[in-house]
Amino acid sequence: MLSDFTVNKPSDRSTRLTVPDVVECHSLPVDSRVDLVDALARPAAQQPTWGNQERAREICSALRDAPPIVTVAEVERLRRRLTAVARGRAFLLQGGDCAETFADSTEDHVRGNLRALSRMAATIAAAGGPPVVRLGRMAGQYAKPRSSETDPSGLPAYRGDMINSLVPTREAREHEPFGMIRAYLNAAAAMEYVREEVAVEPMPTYPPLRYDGAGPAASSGGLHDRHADDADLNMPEICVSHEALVLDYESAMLRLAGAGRHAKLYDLSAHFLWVGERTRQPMGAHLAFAELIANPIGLKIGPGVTPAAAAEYVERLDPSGTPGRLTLISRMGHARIRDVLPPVVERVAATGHEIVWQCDPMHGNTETSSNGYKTRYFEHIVDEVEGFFEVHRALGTYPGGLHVEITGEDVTECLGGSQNVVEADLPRRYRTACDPRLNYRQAQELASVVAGLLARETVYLADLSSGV
Ligand SMILES: O=C[C@H](O)[C@H](O)COP(=O)(O)O
Ligand SMILES: C=C(OP(=O)(O)O)C(=O)O
Repeated sequence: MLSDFTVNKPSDRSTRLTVPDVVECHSLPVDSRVDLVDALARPAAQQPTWGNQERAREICSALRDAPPIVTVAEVERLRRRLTAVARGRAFLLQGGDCAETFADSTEDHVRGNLRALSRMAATIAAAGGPPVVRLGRMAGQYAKPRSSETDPSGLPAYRGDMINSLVPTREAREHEPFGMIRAYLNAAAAMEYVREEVAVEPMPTYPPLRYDGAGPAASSGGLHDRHADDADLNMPEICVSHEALVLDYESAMLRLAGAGRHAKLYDLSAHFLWVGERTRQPMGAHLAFAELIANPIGLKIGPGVTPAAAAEYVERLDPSGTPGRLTLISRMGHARIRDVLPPVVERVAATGHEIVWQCDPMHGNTETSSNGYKTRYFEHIVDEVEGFFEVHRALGTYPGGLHVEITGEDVTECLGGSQNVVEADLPRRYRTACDPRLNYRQAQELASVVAGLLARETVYLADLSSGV
């Protein structure tokens, strides 16, 4: 029972759970059990080292019996929407905090982020773009991979509220398994709130914002090839996603659905899970875990990925050729995308798999300001998005999505945009727990840029299909 747990002081033991600890209690069929044991036995990067392993074991056991955060029916609806995205009939907009915190697990904050995302979607749709599939980076984004084990003061790095605390003391930075319970409860509450909000305000129709004169292009209405099975696109629903990072937590959220040969394993901590740039080692546990689950999944690919490696990921993560099963999230950096992405896209296209191509223009464009803040320039973010569209236009592939770190608040974390946030503004409202997010205004300006690019894209795709 979840209510049995309270925060404990960590003991001196320090390791992640053993494979039998994790797999035990799952009443899985033999095949799935063997696969899960094999996946979790592989080396896993970026894992917590729980101070109190006995407690971590008890917590995972309780989570295995807890109600899931999302339902299989919701996951399957998202999968069908992503089929439409993979086939160029919809656009995937994914966004939210870099790192959600328990302190910000408030009605105001979740509503603000939801509205920022929905308004971006409305800006794109209202400008004649395709239907937009909204996917929150929320209700579970509580764990972070880090570049360094320690922060600049020498303390263990903050790894997200699921693992430790931002408070800069050695004790607060211990890895505390109770964070998994808090993450579960906060995610469940946020997900419930998302469902209620969407029911109340299905699809806000805000007028599009204009940015620097590069406003949305004229409507190309009627150009989309709408299929009967795209019906799910019109259903007001926002699904949620996070990085599948902490394998103790993610494997505790596995649930088996269906019977016999049709049984499938879902990770019901979120609708969509992704594997990060730092944990995509081909022989590693994260990739093997992603292979096992039936959810639609994402994979971050940075500038170090080779075309052959990208094709291999696609064959492994989409073995049955299910359109939309896999989203490749490129995060190359604005200066490199035009060189690095084309051979990757060409090689993947040659596999024939119908994947979603999504652009994360945030993670390849992080830098440190002269006054010491981790930041990103809005113009670099825009440039990477433009490069992404250029590459796909040149190759005849569909630039299907955008993945961004945003908030509904008026923070000063990224530089530039029409508010002209400058370095001296950064200390004023720098609130992120990890990476800098676009504020509400910057997010809408980016949506306006994307709307303009997409409107041209849909005309282009229509020209292709009509043989013009
Ligand atoms: O969000 C992504 C990563 O967790 C983040 O960029 C890592 O940041 P760091 O390089 O400061 O550890
Ligand atoms: C860690 C993240 O990104 P990446 O794996 O691309 O660095 C993230 O999106 O939170």
